[in-house]
Amino acid sequence: MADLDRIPVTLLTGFLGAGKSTLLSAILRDPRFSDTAVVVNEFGEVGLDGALIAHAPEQIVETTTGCLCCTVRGDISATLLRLHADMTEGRNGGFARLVIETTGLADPAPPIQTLIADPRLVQRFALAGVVTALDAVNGDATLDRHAEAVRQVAVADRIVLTKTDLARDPASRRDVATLAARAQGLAPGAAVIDRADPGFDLRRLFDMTAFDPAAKRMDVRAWLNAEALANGAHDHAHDHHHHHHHHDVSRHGPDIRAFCVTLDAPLPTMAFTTALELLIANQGPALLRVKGLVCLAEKPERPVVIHGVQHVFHDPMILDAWPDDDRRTRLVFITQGVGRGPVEDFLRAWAGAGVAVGEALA
Ligand SMILES: Nc1nc2c(ncn2[C@@H]2O[C@H](COP(=O)(O)OP(=O)(O)OP(=O)(O)O)[C@@H](O)[C@H]2O)c(=O)[nH]1
Repeated sequence: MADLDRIPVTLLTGFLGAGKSTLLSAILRDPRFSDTAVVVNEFGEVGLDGALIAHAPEQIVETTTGCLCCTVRGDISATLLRLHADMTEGRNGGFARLVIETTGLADPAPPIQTLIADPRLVQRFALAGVVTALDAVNGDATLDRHAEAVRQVAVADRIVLTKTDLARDPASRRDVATLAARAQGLAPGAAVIDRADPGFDLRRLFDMTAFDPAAKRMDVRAWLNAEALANGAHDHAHDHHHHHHHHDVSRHGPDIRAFCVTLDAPLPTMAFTTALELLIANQGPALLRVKGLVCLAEKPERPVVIHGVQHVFHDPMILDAWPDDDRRTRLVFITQGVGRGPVEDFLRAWAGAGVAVGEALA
């Protein structure tokens, strides 16, 4: 099939909270890329991204659920084939390109291997390139600690340094330059682009034509090859329907967990912010990522989106309306070394106390 007929695919990766969804939202808002379909891979139980990525009703934003560690191959193939069939049979408005956002802990090798080797996909889609978001605030520490983050950078064709707007003083600027050099060392062929650069242009994320494993560093080629060899065995190890599968624990630490805490009653702002601050002070590095939609008692009709990335809490964002019918507070946690129990008990205790105080004062 001529390349012209194949839909270019961009794989968007980057560690937890690096700014992948923020970039995706910018792409979907930009009229030059409005004909972009998006597939977001979320952690099984705890999807929120689909609800948080703003897009026009005619734009295609699909979420697939994968496990925490890996993008489940079968799921990606099935979703892409279905989108393509829907397009050719006129069930969706069509799309000129596709972006797949991986989970922040994903090893990028499995989805790359799927996209370049699954014969049914290769007929219809062409992997154009890999874009990796790298957080200028947390990036260095993340690369030190998480092998997945190193792989995500090493495989990139474009590395977008995000949050550089937060690095204003000279020392932070130097740190950004050092991080950029480190990223370039990991991916010598990649273009390193600063998100906050006035000349930043989203077109740079799409001006690639074909992902080329041969152009990557030798170790990258080696693990892409290893992935190809492991392919069959890996697929058999997964049992998607029953959600148990054997993890290859080398892909991520076995002590990483994702869970969602849901709180029914609207929360007084003070009680909520204090609870969150105390949780961060206590659990610190164990909280890799916290994100959520919060129903505050003072403004229950306008949910607040919160984002914590390691020790950094980003400015909360107030939405005009709830994205769906569920009006409860939903907090997604990705943790290392701490389970659901203590986090949930702590939050429930605070939420309960806050609501009781609110009622007593009313
Ligand atoms: N100041 C600033 N904040 C950013 C930038 N990019 C992302 N953020 C913030 O960082 C937080 C996380 O961003 P997301 O886009 O949700 O990150 P993500 O990589 O999709 O997160 P996961 O899907 O959980 O891995 C949000 O609060 C964003 O507003 C940036 O360039 N500058």
